[in-house]
This record gives sequence, structure tokens and C-alpha cells, in this order.
Amino acid sequence: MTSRVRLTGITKRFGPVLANDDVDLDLLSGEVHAVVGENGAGKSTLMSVLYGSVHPDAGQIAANGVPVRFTSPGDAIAAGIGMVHQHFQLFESFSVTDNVIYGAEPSRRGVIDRASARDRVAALIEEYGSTLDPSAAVRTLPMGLRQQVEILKALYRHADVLILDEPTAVLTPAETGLLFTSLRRLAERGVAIVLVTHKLDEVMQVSDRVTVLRQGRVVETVPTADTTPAALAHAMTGRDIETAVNDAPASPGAAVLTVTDLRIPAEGTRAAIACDHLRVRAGEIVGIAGVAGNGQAEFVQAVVGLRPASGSVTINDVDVSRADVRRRRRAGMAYVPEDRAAVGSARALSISDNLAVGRFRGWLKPSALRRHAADLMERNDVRGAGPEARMSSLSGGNAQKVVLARELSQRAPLLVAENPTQGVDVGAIEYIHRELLAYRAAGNGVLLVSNELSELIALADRVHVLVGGRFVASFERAQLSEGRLGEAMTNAGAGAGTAALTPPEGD
Ligand SMILES: Nc1ncnc2c1ncn2[C@@H]1O[C@H](COP(=O)(O)OP(=O)(O)OP(=O)(O)O)[C@@H](O)[C@H]1O
Repeated sequence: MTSRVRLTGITKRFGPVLANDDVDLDLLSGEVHAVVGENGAGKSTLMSVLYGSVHPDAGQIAANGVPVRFTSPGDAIAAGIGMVHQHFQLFESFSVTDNVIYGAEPSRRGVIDRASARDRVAALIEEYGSTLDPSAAVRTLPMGLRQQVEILKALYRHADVLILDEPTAVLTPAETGLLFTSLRRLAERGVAIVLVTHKLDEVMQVSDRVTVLRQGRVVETVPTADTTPAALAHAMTGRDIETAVNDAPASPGAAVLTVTDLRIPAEGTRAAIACDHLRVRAGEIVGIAGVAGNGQAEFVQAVVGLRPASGSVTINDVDVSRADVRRRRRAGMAYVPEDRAAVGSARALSISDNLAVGRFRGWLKPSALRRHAADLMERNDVRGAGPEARMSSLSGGNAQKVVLARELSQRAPLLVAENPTQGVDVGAIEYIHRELLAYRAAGNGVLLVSNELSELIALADRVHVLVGGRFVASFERAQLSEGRLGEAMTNAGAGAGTAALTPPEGD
């Protein structure tokens, strides 16, 4: 295999942080190359350098052996480099075709040549082996197909280097399988694929080689066949990672959350959401499993007070059915939202301010706030420039740790945690899982919504499965397995009508 793009000696500093330190990365035509590392190790920075959106302080890029300089993503795209962002950049109301061609429409005598655009997109869809309907509006598509639109956008622009940033975070297991088959096919046709991910089992499954970054430096680049997930985790963190498991007997106390007859009407393409009864008791972790987009986000919003719903919600014996988030928090709720950038944090404020939100009342000395922040950052291993750095300067995983640290430190009787380990590294997952188990052991209750079945199986005392807005099945801890949960999640059509009621547990 020949070198398609070679990065040599890439160095990038953000103030005091050395995000990339003399990094070499050689991407070969026809390989899937995984890039792994802890949160803040410099993966996104390196990819941004490759995509022309970050300018390195030092280092060179060569494309097909020829030195190039990227001053913008436009230059990188012109050099055949495509990026599939973690958060899709699509127009919801546009069709698949219009999204793919947007900004690169073929024209004939100054007029958009729709016929040739349609033909090319149809040919690409076929070549990619996709089932996409080119005229479908993107808003009607599930995540896996939206992602295909993003990939087709890059291929339409003739990309033969494809960067994918955490591409499976929002996919179902089946969609992930399809994506990997497609990636392997693209690689066989000579495309160089870079996969940035925290999921080491996926690295093992799909990649040919893997580069490990640690604190801005390359630790190693190895053939995937010559390594193991444990060895990669050790290379990333410098220590052995142990998985935390809920093995302490449950001794649940009083209910800290009771949801009864909750209803959210259907909206647009989203089905109505119904929950007849769900309860979280002190000292237990109750999981909600389901594929993203099946109503989990809306259900959580209704529980925490961000979305109106009929029915009743009680937190710690206080009826909060009509209360806003603030009053629910006062009743004893902490909340780790999935979208920590938009909902969980104020990106323009400092880390210190973000850690203090909702924690203190009255007047506080800035020095005390800073000490509190420095302490929480240290205990939670938040890697950034310091308490006064802006939240927006943190890497994704470190931003998540800040939100989690703040919410856990409230020691509220009820914690609602929505995909708390999405985008965080193996070491942080271990840490967050231990913290959630400690929260349970301290006699608090956790409602854990997660797309990761392994997370629910490791931690939850009971799991409810949500499909198409309805709770279709419930499993006690002893019954939990990937097979059972996966089956309940995919048998939506069969199960939804018959088992829509969540049985009241022990009532
Ligand atoms: N625009 C920026 N301003 C200041 N610091 C930054 C900026 N971008 C990145 N950093 C810092 O550079 C370091 C590397 O960040 P980067 O986002 O590349 O890490 P990452 O490996 O992608 O992490 P994650 O897995 O959490 O996404 C981090 O310490 C981060 O705080």
C-alpha cells in the first residue's frame, strides 16, 4: 500500500497546552487507520490539521508524496480529503440529493444541472451499496442513513481520504455493522480511512492499523492484528483498566423518582411517548435501553422538566409534574444531559464558573471558587489549561467530565444521567462507572439512559427498553444480557403493541 497522506512533525499549541507534539501519521491508500487516545490526547486537533481547519505551529503534510499546505478545509477537500463530523451537518428539509450536492452543484451555462446531479448521486448511492432514496427528506431518515448522506457528500467531492470522528456514537448495532462493511469496501477500492474512536472493540473489528496518542505524542502505530484492547488501553493511559461492575447486593429504599401515566404527544416524524409507570428507588440504578431516536431524549426532558408532558412526576415525594428544571433540582435532582455543549454547560464561561453553577448560593470569593474548581478538576482528572480556561477550550470528553463532576458533587438523591460516557475515553468510562456505583452505594438513585448495552449490563439493577416511544420490556439485573436487550430493542413492531405497559415493580 502506498502513502496517500503523510503528516510529519505536526506540533500545535493552544496557549499552555501542547495539543500535538511532533506527531507523525502516515495514511495508506486502502487502509482503515484507527486513531485512539484519552480525552484531550490531541486526536481532534490532528484531524483538524489534516482537514485544514487548524494550522499547525510546525510540521509538514504531503499528499501523494507532494508537500501541500492547507489554509482551509476547502484546500483539504480539493486535495481529496473528506470529513464526516460527529454531529452531522445536514439540512433537515432538503432531500438526500440536495444535501449531497449542496455547495458543489454541477452547472450548465450558469444554471444548476439537476439531471446530471441526480444521476451522479444515484450512481454514488449504488456504488456505495446503500438503500438511500435520493429524493427522501433528510429529516425522515434514521441516524445510520443520515451518516451515509455525510459520507456520500465527501465521495461526491471525490474524497479518497475519509476522516470519521466517532462515527458509531449514534448508530444502532446493526447500523454500525453496515457502516463497517461499507468502510471495508471503500478501503478495498483504495480509499484511506481514518477512524477516530474510543471504542476499542471497534478498532479491533474494522481497522488495519492503529495509532495511539497520549498527551499530544504518538505512543505507537501498530498493525491491529498485533495488539489487543487491553494493550491499547494500557498504551493510551499508562495503566491497566479494570471494568467496574455492579456486584453489591441491592438494598433499595424509598422511591426518589416516580413517573405515572406520562404522555408526550407525537410531533413531526416522532411517535408519541408513553410511560405508565417507572420508579427509581434510593440505592438503585435503573437503566433505559434503546436505540437513539426512540424517545429517550424526550422522555428524559419530560422527567427533568425541559418538556411539557401530561401525567405525574414525583421526585423525593414532591410532586413536580408542572415544575420547571430549577424546582425539580431543588426537590433533589441532578442531571447530566447528553448534549453537554448546549444544555449542560456555558461554553463561553470558565471551567470554574461551570463547576459552580447551582452549587453555591450567595456571595463567594473568586479564590474559593477557583479552589473548589481546581479540587474537582484534580479529583475528576479533567485535563485542560486550568480552572480559568473557557469551557469551550476543553476536549469533548473533558467537557463531559466537568458536567459530571458538578452534578455528582451535588449528592442529590436522584441523578438523571443521559449517555454519560458517550465520547469519553476508556479510563474515564471506568471512573464514571465507579462514580455511578458509589452514588448508588451512598443510597442515592440513578436513572441511567444509555445507548451502550454493555454499560447498562455492568451497572443497572433493572433495565426498561424503550422502542418507538413505548416501554416494551423490563429486565431485572439477573436477566440482563446483550442478546435479550438487543432482541427487545429490535423486535419493536412485534413487542410494542402487546407489552406497552411497564409493570409496576413490586408495587
Ligand atoms: N481551540 C482550542 N483552544 C484551546 N485549547 C484547545 C483547543 N482545541 C483543543 N485544545 C486543547 O488541546 C488538547 C487536545 O484536544 P483535542 O480536542 O485534540 O483532544 P481529543 O483527543 O480529540 O479529545 P476527545 O477525545 O475528548 O475529543 C486538549 O487539552 C484541549 O483542551
